[in-house]
Amino acid sequence: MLVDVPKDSDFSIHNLPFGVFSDSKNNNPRPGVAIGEKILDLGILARHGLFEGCGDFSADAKSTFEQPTLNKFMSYSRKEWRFVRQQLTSFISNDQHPVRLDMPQGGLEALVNQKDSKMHLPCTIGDYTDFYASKEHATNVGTMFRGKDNALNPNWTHLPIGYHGRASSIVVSGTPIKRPLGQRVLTPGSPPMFGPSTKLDIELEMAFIVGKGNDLGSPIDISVAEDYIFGLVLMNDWSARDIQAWEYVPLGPFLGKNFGTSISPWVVTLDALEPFKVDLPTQDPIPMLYLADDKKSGYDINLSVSIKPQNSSCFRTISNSNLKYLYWSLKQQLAHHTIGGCNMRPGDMCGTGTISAPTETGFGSLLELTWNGKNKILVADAKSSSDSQDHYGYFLEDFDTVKLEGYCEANGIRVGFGSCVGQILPSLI
Ligand SMILES: O=C(O)/C=C/C(=O)CC(=O)CC(=O)O
Ligand SMILES: [Ca+2]
Ligand SMILES: [Mg+2]
Repeated sequence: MLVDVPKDSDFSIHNLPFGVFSDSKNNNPRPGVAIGEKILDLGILARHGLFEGCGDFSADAKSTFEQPTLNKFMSYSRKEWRFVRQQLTSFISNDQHPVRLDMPQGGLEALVNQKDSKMHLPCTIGDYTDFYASKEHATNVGTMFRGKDNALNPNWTHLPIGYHGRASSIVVSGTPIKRPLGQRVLTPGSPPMFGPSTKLDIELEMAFIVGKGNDLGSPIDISVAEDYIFGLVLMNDWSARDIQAWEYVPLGPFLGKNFGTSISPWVVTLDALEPFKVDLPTQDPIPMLYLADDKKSGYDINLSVSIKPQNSSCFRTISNSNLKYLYWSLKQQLAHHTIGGCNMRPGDMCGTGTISAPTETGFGSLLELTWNGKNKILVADAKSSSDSQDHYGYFLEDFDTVKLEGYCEANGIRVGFGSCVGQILPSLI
């Protein structure tokens, strides 16, 4: 059987990301793997014996892939994650266009069209943490709020700063986001007023999803931290800057960031990302021993943000960044998170923090792109808008749709994340 994988597909045979989908033939959410414009139904493949020969996992594969989430599969180790990917590659030919699938007997029913499917959250996310690991972002935000000389707090270069986020409001790409209500100060020095956020923003982030967990009191050593990370997704940490600015002292983000966090549906494994590893930025001072990481612990992942206002016919790119700019590695974030003994569980998620590039064309939030509402940015030009004039903006307007995209490319190999999309709906009042 031949499957045409478009040359620019994010889901090449080198990727094989895991997700949870349903379709009109079977509306039960179930695990699958994306290939080109198709999905391989892992439950059906397990029933056809594709995952035999991997110890205890083989006997458990059918029930693992009959679950409505990937948590059970994530709770296995990297050995089993690798085994499943290897089994899939063994029946997918190496000629890229089109790809030949040597389906097991009766396995054709395992092939589903992505366009006929609905994607769900890949796992139950029990806990969610968001880091602040981009030096460029932290410096920009610090400069705006504390001035150039005090931009970075003294702790920033010693440890990956983070806050505990809200897991219940994490949603899969495509879910609309309602503009939040809350307290905010509309003019500096005046009392707070209640109403819809007037500074609704995006944050361009990636997030890693924990696979195997650790026991309470047993930190994850940085040298084995990769074995605990199942994979990565794109993440938009929607942020109400006006609510955040009023509430955040002294305990940090709360309602300004808990009304919705969007993620892309396909989890790209660290194995698929291995060819795209690059050096981390120079870390000065040298991190403490429990944070000492290999230099080559960054990833070259191209990231972009685009916006489509209500009257526009197409998306306009407003930022191009890259995960390689991140100062603290994913491993350092996980080692730090657990060093005091905190236990991580399969499906827990950690956002990287906003990923800003060194130049302003790659800033990861409207807060930075507009320098806190001082400079308008072009969000739709006259050609693409029914308003027949250029449309500039500061923060998000009702019915704006935001799309994050990410991909790696090297030596003719492309591994992508698809997209993370969300549309802003008006507030309740
Ligand atoms: O208080 C500040 O300086 C900023 C806090 C944040 O924006 C928190 C956050 O979401 C971090 C990030 O995305 O990098
Ligand atoms: Ca964030
Ligand atoms: Mg959020």
